[in-house]
Amino acid sequence: MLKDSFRIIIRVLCSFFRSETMKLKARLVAGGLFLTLVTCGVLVLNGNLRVAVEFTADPASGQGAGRAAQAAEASRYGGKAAFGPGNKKLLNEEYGVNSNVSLSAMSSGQHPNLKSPEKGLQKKSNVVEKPPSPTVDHKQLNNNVQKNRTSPPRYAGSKLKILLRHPLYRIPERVSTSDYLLKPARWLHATPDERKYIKLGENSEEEKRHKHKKHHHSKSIKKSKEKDLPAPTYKSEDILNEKKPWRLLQFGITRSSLYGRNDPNVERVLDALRTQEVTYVEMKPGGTQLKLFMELADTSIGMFKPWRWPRDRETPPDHFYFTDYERHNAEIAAYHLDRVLDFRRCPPVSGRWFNVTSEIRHKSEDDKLLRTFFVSPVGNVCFFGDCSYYCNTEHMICATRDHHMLEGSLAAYLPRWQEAPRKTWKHPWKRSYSRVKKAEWEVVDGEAFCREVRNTPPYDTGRKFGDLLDLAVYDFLMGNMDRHHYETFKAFGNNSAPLHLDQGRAFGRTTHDELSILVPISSCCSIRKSTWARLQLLAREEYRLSDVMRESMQSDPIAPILTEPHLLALDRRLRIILNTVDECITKKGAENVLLEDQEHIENILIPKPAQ
Ligand SMILES: Nc1ncnc2c1ncn2[C@@H]1O[C@H](COP(=O)(O)OP(=O)(O)OP(=O)(O)O)[C@@H](O)[C@H]1O
Ligand SMILES: [Mn+2]
Repeated sequence: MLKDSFRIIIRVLCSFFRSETMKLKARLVAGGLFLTLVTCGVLVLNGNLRVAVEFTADPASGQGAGRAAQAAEASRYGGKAAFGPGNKKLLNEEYGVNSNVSLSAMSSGQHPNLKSPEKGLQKKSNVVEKPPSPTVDHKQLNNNVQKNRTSPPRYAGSKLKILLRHPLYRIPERVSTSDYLLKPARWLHATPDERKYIKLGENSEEEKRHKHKKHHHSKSIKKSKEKDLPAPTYKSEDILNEKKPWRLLQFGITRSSLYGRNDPNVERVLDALRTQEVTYVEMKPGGTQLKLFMELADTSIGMFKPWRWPRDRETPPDHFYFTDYERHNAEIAAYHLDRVLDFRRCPPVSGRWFNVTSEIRHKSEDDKLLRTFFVSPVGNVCFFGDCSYYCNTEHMICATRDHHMLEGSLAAYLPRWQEAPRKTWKHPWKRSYSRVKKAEWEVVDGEAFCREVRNTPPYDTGRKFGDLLDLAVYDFLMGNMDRHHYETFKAFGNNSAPLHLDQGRAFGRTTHDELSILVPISSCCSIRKSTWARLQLLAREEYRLSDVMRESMQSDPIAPILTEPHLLALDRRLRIILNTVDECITKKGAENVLLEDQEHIENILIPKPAQ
C-alpha cells in the first residue's frame, strides 16, 4: 500500500517536469518527503517523538528516555547524581577525570542495565562503538539467578505471621527492671519507689573516667574515638519525651535480647536505616575489611558494609574462612535468621542503595578514605578505603549502577561504648586462623573437650553454655565459620546473651554443609530445649524455614537477599541438626540432651516431629 502511494506521488510530480534532470530531482524530493513521513508516523505510534528529537539534538550523549529513568532513580535515592553530560561534568569536577578513556567510555552513556529506546538509533549515528563494559551487570546477574532458581513454592497467606503467632514464639519473657541494659530504660520500667535509687544525672565511675578525656563534639562519631566519647546524662523529662525510634529500640535491650518480640521500634529503625539522609561518614577502625560508620539525619549511627560479589557467587573451595570476602547480604540474612529463630541477639540490618559520591564521599572528612576514590575506566565511581584485607586497587569497591550507585548493608549501631561497654570472649571452639595449624578441639576427643568446656567458668553455670549451642545452630545454618570471638555487655556480667555480630562471611556456599560448625552440638550431644522445639517447628511444611526466611527478607530494599539455593540449604542443614539431636536422644535419652532454658520455661510446647 505504502509502495503504491509512493509511485503515484512520483508519477504526479514527474508529469510536471519535462527534462530528465528535473524528473530525477522530483524523485529525490518525493523520496525525502516519504521517508520523513514514515519515520514520524512510526515514532508517533510509539509515543517516542520527544525522545527522538532529544536524541537528534545530541546523539553522542546517549540521553533520552534513559536519562529520564536515571533521573527518576536519582531522586528516588535522594542522591544528587547527574547523568548523561551532567554525569560527565560531575565526575570531571569531582574526580578530576580528564583522560579521554574515561570520558569517552562515559559518553557512550549507556549503562548495560538501562533499556533505552534510542539504542537502535545510536547504532546508525556516528558514535564509535565502545568495547563491552566490564561493569558488573548486577541486575542481569540477579535476573539470571532468578531464572536458574527452582521457583519458590506457592502457598497462600503468610507463613511468617503464622509462625510468630505460634505459642513457642509467645512464651512470656520474664524481664525485671535490672535486666534492662540502659539506665534510662531501667528508670522507665521501675516503680516510683525504685526510681529514687536510679541516679539518672550521674555517670558511673567508668563513664566519669572517660568524661575528661579530649573528644570531638561536632560530630558524634568524629575521629571514631568511640570509646572516648562520654555517655549521655539524662533527666527524667528527657526520657519521657524521647521519640527517636533508634533510642527507644536501645531502651529495649535486656540481658537476653536486643529487642522485644513485638517492639514496633524494630520496623521504625529498619525504615530509618533505609530512608534517613546520610549526614556523616567515617571509616570504622578495627576488624579486617572495610566498614563505614554512617551517621543519619535522625542522629543514629549505622554500620555499612559494601556490596562485593553477585549473590550467586560461591566461595571458592580453596578459600580459607579467614580470607573470604565479607558479604553485605549475609549480614542482612543473618539478622533475619536470628529473628526467625527467636534469638533476637543481632541488631537490625537493612540493605540500601547508596550514591557513592553524594552519600559517601561528600559526607566524609576522613582523608584516609577520601584519597582512595577514583573513577574506573568505564566511568564508575570506586573507592577502597584503608584496612588490613582487600583495601587496595585490586579489590576496589565500585558503583554497580548508573556510575554512582552501590548496594550495601546498614546495621543499627549498639549503644555507645561509654554507655554500655562490652566484653569480648574467646569462642571455645574458635578455629586456628592459620593455613597449617589445627585448633585444639579439632585434634582431641570431642566429648572430652566438651566436658572440659562445660566444667570451666563461665560455662559451668547460668545460660552461657546454652548460648554457645545456640550460636552453633545459628552459624551452622548459615555456614559461618568465622566465629572467633563474641561479645556481651559488661553490665550483665557472666549471665547475658552473646551478641550476634559479624556474620559477613556467612552464606558463602550453597552445596556444602560444614559439619565442624556443629561440633559443639554433636560432641556435647546437647541443645537448648526451646531452640530444639523451634527448629522442629521450622522443619514443618506450614512454617518451613526457607519459606519464612524468604518472606522475612522480601521487604528489604535490595531483595532478593539470598538466592534460592541458599534458602534450600537452610532447610537441608536444619534436617542435619535435627537428625544429630535425634541420634543423641536415642543414645543418651532426652533428659540428658535437652538443656533446660535459663528461664526454666515449664511446659515448653514440643511440636510433633515433622513428617
Ligand atoms: N551493629 C554494631 N553496633 C556496634 N558495634 C558493632 C556493630 N557491628 C559490629 N560492631 C563492632 O565492630 C567490630 C567489627 O565489626 P565486624 O566484626 O562486623 O567487622 P570485621 O571486619 O568482620 O571484623 P573482624 O575482621 O574482626 O571479623 C565488632 O567486633 C563489634 O565490636
Ligand atoms: Mn568478620
